[in-house]
Amino acid sequence: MDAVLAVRARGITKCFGDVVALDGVDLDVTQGQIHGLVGPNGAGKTTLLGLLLGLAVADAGTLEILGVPVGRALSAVDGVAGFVDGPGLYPSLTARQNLAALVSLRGRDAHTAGIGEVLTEVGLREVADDRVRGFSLGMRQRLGLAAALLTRPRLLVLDEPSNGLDPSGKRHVHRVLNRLAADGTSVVLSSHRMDDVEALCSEVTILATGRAVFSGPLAKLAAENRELEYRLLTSDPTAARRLAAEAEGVRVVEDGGTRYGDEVLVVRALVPALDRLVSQVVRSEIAVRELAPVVSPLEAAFLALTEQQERQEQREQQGQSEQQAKRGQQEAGR
Ligand SMILES: Nc1ncnc2c1ncn2[C@@H]1O[C@H](COP(=O)(O)OP(=O)(O)OP(=O)(O)O)[C@@H](O)[C@H]1O
Repeated sequence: MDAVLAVRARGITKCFGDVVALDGVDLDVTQGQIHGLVGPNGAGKTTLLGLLLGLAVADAGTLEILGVPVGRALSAVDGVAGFVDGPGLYPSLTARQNLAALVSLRGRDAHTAGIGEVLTEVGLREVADDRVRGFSLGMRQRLGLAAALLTRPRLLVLDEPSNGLDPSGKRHVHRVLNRLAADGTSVVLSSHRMDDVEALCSEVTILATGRAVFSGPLAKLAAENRELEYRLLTSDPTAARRLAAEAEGVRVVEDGGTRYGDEVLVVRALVPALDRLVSQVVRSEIAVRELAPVVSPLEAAFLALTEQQERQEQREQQGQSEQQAKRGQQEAGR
């Protein structure tokens, strides 16, 4: 149902000289969806967000934002707001003056929200008349969000919005984003915090060296995932351990006890094998008190990806060193 897509990107490619920052990326973001972009450093997240904000244009591919095809000229589509690489703020002005400056730059129209209203919304009302110079990173992030909210965007694009936020600031920002999404605003955000992405986003795109290696609902990622480690707390740890050791497709993680204490059993398994083990434990009249993945499916996918990338880089480095050594030998032999 393309009509409701806030973002429709197909085969987006963006290069900076020899560096391929994005390599044929597809992205669909529906109306009212909070979509997370995750990936290791240099994966292309900021580049993609910059394209959505009209700060750069793609070299190839098609991009539609809020139903508007994005051309080759640098310009933001109406109804889009946000920031990449931190919000641009004037340190010598107060929070309120910063927002007033933005309003006078853009011109007030019927859609502009009130300055006091957005400052309250992001929890900065008390410090509205303090200079931004003295603001913490988390306060600047919140002011950046307030600046984006001024235009009542239909697509909000945020690069690492939780950077520097303490737990209460984070809760506050999550509430704001959830409320916006409930009202129909689409949000695309990048984050290195998997817990944040899991708490906020219904869909996620995982980027690795410019390619989208997964895009879809978090639940699908969990279902597709490889074996995960699970912590299992039962009423009889010794018997549960014995059952786990005998169960097909289940491996007892031997250093689990070191991490969590002997009461907790850590097993590694795919979901069907885990299900069989839990059923067996319960049939043996052992109560299951707690069952949780040691790391979430998203974090596991992210870690696996990072490890894969590191192995690839090691192989490439090794290949280069071998070639250099070969060339050295050839030159010495001449
Ligand atoms: N303006 C630019 N000029 C040259 N190279 C760039 C530019 N912007 C990005 N790159 C390169 O493009 C690739 C993707 O960068 P990008 O900043 O989009 O990644 P990222 O996923 O946001 O990384 P991080 O998590 O570190 O912020 C990197 O190799 C980066 O060095």
